[in-house]
Amino acid sequence: MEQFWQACVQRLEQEIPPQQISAWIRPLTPLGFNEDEGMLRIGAPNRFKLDWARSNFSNRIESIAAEWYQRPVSVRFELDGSVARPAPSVAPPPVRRSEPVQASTAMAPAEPPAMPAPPAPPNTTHTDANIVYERSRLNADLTFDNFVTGKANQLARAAALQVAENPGTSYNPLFLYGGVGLGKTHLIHAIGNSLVAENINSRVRYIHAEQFVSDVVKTYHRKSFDEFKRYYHSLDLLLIDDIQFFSGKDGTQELFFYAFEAIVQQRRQIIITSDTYPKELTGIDERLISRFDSGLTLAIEPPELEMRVAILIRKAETEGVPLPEEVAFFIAKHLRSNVRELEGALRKVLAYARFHGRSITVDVCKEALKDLLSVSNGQLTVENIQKTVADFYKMKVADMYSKRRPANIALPRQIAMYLAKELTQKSLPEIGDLFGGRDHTTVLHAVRKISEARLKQAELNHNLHVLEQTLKG
Ligand SMILES: Nc1ncnc2c1ncn2[C@@H]1O[C@H](COP(=O)(O)OP(=O)(O)OP(=O)(O)O)[C@@H](O)[C@H]1O
Repeated sequence: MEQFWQACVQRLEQEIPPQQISAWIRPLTPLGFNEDEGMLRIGAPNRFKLDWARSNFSNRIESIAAEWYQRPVSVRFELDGSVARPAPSVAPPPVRRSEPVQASTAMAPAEPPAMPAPPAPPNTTHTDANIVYERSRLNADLTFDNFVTGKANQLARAAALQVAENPGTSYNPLFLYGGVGLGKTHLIHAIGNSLVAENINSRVRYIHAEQFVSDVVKTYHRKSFDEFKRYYHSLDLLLIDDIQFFSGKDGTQELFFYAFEAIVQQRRQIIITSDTYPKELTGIDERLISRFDSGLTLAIEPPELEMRVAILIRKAETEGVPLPEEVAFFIAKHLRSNVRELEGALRKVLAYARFHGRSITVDVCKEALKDLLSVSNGQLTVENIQKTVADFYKMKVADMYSKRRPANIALPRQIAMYLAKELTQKSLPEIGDLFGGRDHTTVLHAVRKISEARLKQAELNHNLHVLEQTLKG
């Protein structure tokens, strides 16, 4: 057991930053391995570390153990005997959803976070963990450990890890952008969770931009500017999601600007997500846009096939269900646009199989996803067309919905609109919406222009063939 544990720690050292090893792995102790049950018992010095280790490292430790013992292994974390005390069963920290919290329940400046956090007692308790999650609004389930990496997000993840290790000093702000359901929110929660794991007293706050707007409205209403300032200006890490919601909200932008300046000047960290890159944001003050651009801006792209498969297998594993590879491939091949869509499809398949008492096969999958697959008509989505055309013409996916009009962007965008009309069931207005809210006449113009041009231009026609083949798979 000791030998296994040493080998396991060595493996983890190659994968996890040193700070995380000393904060989370070193305090764990191997307690025993039950041969009959294939159960590995690991001790943690307190409940906070126990919860953390369980939600962040159990999968990884289980797979290292399975390799070592040459059999499936499950890990059980227990309070280490030396500090154990009678306690109720361990529930995971409360799950904070990424959606904005209702305005009426979450007026940040009026809440305890405005006060400096008390120092943590030597043995941090489960209640402390609860308080941390309450006040930071972090979702403890969204971690680096369960964030699957692929080409589409590797840069963003690397930057996020870097920022988690050196907040306030590496990239400030870190600005992550990309389409819906691609993991932006997940990644910024992972940074927050990692910081809190490092230091339970860190003042971290996750907030959706809409919620921030509502905080500002209340601040104006109550004239509680000092309180607002005391809270936001003193955060160690501010995670602000979907900043495009600030568009046209001048009062919000003004207060945010001062908070931004204060946090960055004190070398604390700001992380922002958006559906597009800074220069493309509309209705946002120029000085804010230039601030957003002054750190590091990175895109998260739609996941490629292998990554989609890995995500499905991983998500099924967390549900405790082994997903046959051919089923994962089937789903991944047919649903290509984003991770949220994949999760939804997987949930459907698992529920369908459970309900009908059947094992998970490609046939079951076809039945369970019948509606989804027929709606997507050959499984092509506009998002997928946008991504494929953007890759082909080496431009940013975000420019598919942007207002920019240089020819090297406008033509591929028109090509994508044309393909969307040709290859999906979407109407012109629907396609317009998916291209950044454009009018249906713009789409019609693009469709006509490209149909005519391909008859006359051999190169364009060839490129369209290549794109059509790629998309139809
Ligand atoms: N690389 C990934 N590995 C594992 N899960 C992922 C990954 N990317 C996204 N997810 C999951 O997909 C779902 C959607 O992700 P998330 O909410 O972070 O997307 P988003 O980019 O913030 O989208 P939106 O702009 O709509 O808020 C979440 O459940 C998230 O955990």
